[in-house]
Amino acid sequence: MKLVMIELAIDFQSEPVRVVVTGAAGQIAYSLLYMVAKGDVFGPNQPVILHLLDIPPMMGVVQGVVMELSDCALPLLRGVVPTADPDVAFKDVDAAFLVGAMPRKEGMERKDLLAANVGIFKVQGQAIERNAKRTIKVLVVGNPANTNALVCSKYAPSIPKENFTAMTRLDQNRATAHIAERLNVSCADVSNVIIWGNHSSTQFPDVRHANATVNGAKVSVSEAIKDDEYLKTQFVEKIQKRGAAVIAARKLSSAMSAAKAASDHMKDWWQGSANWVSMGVISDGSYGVPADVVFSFPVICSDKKWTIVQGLEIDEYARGKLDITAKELIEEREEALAVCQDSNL
Ligand SMILES: NC(=O)c1ccc[n+]([C@@H]2O[C@H](COP(=O)([O-])OP(=O)(O)OC[C@H]3O[C@@H](n4cnc5c(N)ncnc54)[C@H](O)[C@@H]3O)[C@@H](O)[C@H]2O)c1
Ligand SMILES: O=C(O)C[C@H](O)C(=O)O
Repeated sequence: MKLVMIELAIDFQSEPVRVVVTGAAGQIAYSLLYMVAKGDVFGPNQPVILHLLDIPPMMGVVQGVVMELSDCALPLLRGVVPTADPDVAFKDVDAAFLVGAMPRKEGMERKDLLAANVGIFKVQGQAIERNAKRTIKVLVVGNPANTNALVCSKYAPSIPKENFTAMTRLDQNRATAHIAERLNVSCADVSNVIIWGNHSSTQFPDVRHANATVNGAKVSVSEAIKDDEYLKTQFVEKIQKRGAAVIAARKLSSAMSAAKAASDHMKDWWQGSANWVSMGVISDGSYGVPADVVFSFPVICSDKKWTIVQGLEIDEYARGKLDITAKELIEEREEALAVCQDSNL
């Protein structure tokens, strides 16, 4: 008992980590800030200082969020820095959730947001380059997330490209929950579901290597579901279109589930992942994916680093799916870089 008390006392003396959340007045941030401030992401004994970035007209709303964070009386929250200045927001930060961007409306594809949002990630990449710790871990949530992460990294050339990631964890969580519901088991009983490629309707949700524990026995998902045709068609489409289905129902894009996914992604990166998780990361050419795109791969995280899971079989069906989503990412990259060069931001 005495030993535990000493250990806790040491942990509470840890230096706070500085964490920036952009789009701090928006709907995803409203759920995410609470998760970060109460210890879900960086650990139950790790103090945090939150930097909240939004645009000048939203500073009144941000003040309200600051009041509510204070009123939560969270022991790990050691400071809040609300600002509309990217140089202040990114000063000495250890981790960044880049959420602030326009969400799509019904009938739009996420890439339709490219022209409106890509400039935000250019400016924030430049601010990261000037101000952040070289070890900063960046998670891009704002859409189109993969291409925004690539742009952000290009404008922060002194920071390793591996430190910029895009969120496909929401797709992974959706796919995992869907399989768990179908098998009538807990989400915790389903592992190694993979999302390949872009966070878009070309993504490839892949359960060919996934496992489930059913009635106490670990089996492959395809063995448990016994309907490969369904897993290759309806299931894939359902996950690809889930974001649009939420928008059609809520008239707003997903927020609670997006915040939970952002928390899961950064937690696994920071603290290590037990199983494979999917993250949009800079392609090194693995699985025949072209380099210089941010592509979602299965990864394992440890020591605050991700490593792409190697050696998985890519059959003809999977090859076709990977190639479609890679092609879209190349097209997005070309369009985004042209927008950045044209803009005077
Ligand atoms: N990758 C994913 O899985 C995923 C999931 C859900 C939503 N999203 C995306 O996340 C983004 C945010 O969604 P939301 O629902 O929170 O939107 P929202 O409209 O509720 O909030 C966005 C916030 O960003 C702010 N903002 C705009 N420009 C900014 C800038 N330059 N700097 C800082 N803040 C800025 C806005 O003022 C607003 O407060 C959207 O692009 C949405 O499509 C991604
Ligand atoms: O679908 C959207 O535009 C929002 C988000 O990317 C989602 O997947 O829910």
